[in-house]
Amino acid sequence: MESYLNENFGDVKPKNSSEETLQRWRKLCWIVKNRKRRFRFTANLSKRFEAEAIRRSNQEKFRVAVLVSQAALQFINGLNLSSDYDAPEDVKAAGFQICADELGSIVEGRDVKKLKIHGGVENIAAMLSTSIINGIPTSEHIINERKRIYGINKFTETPARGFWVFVWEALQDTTLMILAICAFVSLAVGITVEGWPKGAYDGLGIVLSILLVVFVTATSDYKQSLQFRDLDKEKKKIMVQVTRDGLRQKVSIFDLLPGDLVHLAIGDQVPADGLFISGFSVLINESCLTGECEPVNVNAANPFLLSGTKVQDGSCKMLITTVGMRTQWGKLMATLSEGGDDETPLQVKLNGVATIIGKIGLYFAIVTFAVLVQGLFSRKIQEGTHWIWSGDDAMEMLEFFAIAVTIIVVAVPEGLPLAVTLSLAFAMKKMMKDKALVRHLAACETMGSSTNICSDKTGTLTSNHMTVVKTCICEEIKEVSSSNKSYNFRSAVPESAVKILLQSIFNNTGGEVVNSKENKIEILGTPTETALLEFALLLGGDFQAERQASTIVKVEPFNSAKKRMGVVIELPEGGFRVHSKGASEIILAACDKVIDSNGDVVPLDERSTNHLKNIIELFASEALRTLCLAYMDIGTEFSVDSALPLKGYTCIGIVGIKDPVRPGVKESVAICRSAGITVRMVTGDNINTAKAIAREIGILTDNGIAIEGPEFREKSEEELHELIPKMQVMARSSPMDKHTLVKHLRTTFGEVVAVTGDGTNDAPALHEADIGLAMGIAGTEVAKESADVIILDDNFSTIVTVAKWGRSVYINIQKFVQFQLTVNVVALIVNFSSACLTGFQ
Ligand SMILES: Nc1ncnc2c1ncn2[C@@H]1O[C@H](COP(=O)(O)OP(=O)(O)OP(=O)(O)O)[C@@H](O)[C@H]1O
Ligand SMILES: [Ca+2]
Repeated sequence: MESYLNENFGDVKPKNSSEETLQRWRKLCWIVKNRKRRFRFTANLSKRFEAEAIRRSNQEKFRVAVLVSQAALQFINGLNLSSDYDAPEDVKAAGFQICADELGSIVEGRDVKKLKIHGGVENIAAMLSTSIINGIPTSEHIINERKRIYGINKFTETPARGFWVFVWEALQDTTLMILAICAFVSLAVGITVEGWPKGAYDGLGIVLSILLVVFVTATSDYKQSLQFRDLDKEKKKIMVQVTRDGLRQKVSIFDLLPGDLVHLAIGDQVPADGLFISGFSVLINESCLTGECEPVNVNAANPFLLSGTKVQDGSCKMLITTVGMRTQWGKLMATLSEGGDDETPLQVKLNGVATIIGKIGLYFAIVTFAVLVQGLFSRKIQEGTHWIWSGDDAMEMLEFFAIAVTIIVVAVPEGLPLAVTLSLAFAMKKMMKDKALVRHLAACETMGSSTNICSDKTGTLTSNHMTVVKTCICEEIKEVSSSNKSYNFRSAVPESAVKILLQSIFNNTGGEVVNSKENKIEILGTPTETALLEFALLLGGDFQAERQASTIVKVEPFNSAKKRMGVVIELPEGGFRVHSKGASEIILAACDKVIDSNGDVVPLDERSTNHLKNIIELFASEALRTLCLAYMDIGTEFSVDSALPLKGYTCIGIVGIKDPVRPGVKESVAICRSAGITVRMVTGDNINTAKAIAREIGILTDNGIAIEGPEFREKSEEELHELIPKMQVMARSSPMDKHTLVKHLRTTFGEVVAVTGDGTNDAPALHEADIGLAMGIAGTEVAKESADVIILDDNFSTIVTVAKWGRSVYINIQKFVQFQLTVNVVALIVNFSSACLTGFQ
């Protein structure tokens, strides 16, 4: 049986199985009493086909639109275009100058010409009565008008199916239908031959059992469907940063309206169709909409942002123009709204078992029927009445038939595959309570057998509450704490150095200091950025003033591959300056000057280089994340298209950021170890920082190895084979290193690997892993989408809980299979032998 299963049902993987495989195995399960029920909660393959077709047509449509636009652009350049567009009356009455269809056609058609006719992004914002600085006003009346004219950002979903639909579906079961016919005939014949009520007993018995089966089935299916709906809703909860009334706030994507200003950063999903206002190095991945992997550059020349696409790099501000079902994404989502999941390997195997037993049952049923009929015949031949057939004989034949059908009913374990779904769904619900959102059913199953966890450090093992605790500015180490007031710090550091430090922190940042709704100062951005901004505010810096003093001309946002970010600013006194910050070794290596204790810029000699390197090491060994800040004046010539210089910087200083270990992580790591799960740390941070933390929580042991990404990359296959089992920490890793490690663990070592991650850079590893775990709070949309489970509280301990539930699912299913098979086999034997015995009388 095992080999048969492996041969026919073995190639369905927990993740990323091909459509063909899925289709093939579904065809293999031909003994299916009720198809709808057996394949409930599994993906609707034909819907996926439809979605794929939409994607292909999108790709073609967008390609044509771009070509047409380009051609048109050449044509219109230089021409003075005037608009003869006039908005419908109701739109005008509501205070807007453009209707939803017109907006849709601009963005979706990538119609540069129309955009130009309407006076560009700014004018469109005005027509939508919004401002590209302050966003829409939030008075209730205006919001409601907006909703009325342009619709809301929700997709039509198939309405929830009621209980009676499930009853109807449960009734459409081949065997139940045959039984129903039997019941009917039995009732009719019984009552005519034996009269009411004696003749009706048999028939009523059958009817009763049919009803019982139908209602039990329908109830459990109905409850499941409600649960899946709830989970689905949970999955779709996404918040985005918008500016309304001049204030930054977080808004659910469902509440977005045309005219809203949305701030997007790397890893975000574009929440609705719209236009680019401002931003830098924006690369958009449109593959979910078009299937095309190559990312597109979005900028003022190509300002179209389409709903559902992902920000692969950079950050920007966008103006929402089209929402909900008017977008292509809305149409795609509506197609897939009743998607369901791929089958899990266990489900597939159990379907296989069910099919085999079904075949055996069918065989037995036929034999039983044959034996019984033969018995009747031989009896009649003995009596010599084989030419005379009475109603009684027909009744007897019918009874034989019912027995045969009963054998199929008891023998085919239709509940078996469904039991997997039910117990997985149960585990899913429990996990949800424990702060783990399971995106794919199969994940619960896989997590139970995982033997390795590759965890990132920041946010998972540590608390992600970062604060600058130590600095080394002007070659002097200083402790920072909120009680240690700014003048204390500032008195010890030359004013010129503080000035440039503040300029660097406030300009060279992915974060922002904004006024929130309650008119409080709020710091936005990643925890690292927030820590730096907080530090600068503590020093008495003023974000807005600093931003107004100089103009930012170019930004190279942070990403994990480069491990640095940079900006070019135009100074108030003229000339350009580059600010760069990032992983301290990398930035320090790019410096050849340093600000000394007098505030003067001096060349970086060997002594000071070593001094700074020691400081980095010192900070790192105290488990601090270190960042180096540097700047460079580049004269008066700078073009936006040229890249930032890589070398020749002046080091401003080094900051040490504390990110304490999460409580309970140490215990969880110990639990994993005792359960036979190896935990590894894969981080982008400095090796010494990583080692210090790994040691603290018990990941790094005395004979374990810690290695840096660049070194790991150089290793040959054999060396890796030696190294990987002992490797416990990988620091300064690039996204690809993580992916390579996971791949090796899975293929060479045959391990079942769970990977945690939060950034866009983790997506490849999350996808490659047997089970990807993304962080719910710190995680980007891209990471979440590639993951199988979302850890809602970002806590490593929750991962252990997931593993526990995974294991219990396995045990539950095992027990159920044992029980079910025993019941089936016994029922089969009893039914068959009793039938034969009575038949041979
Ligand atoms: N916003 C930023 N600007 C400049 N440099 C940064 C920024 N954020 C992090 N860094 C630097 O880049 C390094 C690596 O960051 P990366 O994002 O790759 O790792 P991480 O995801 O934070 O760590 P982990 O993998 O443990 O979660 C950090 O150690 C830090 O020195
Ligand atoms: Ca990370």
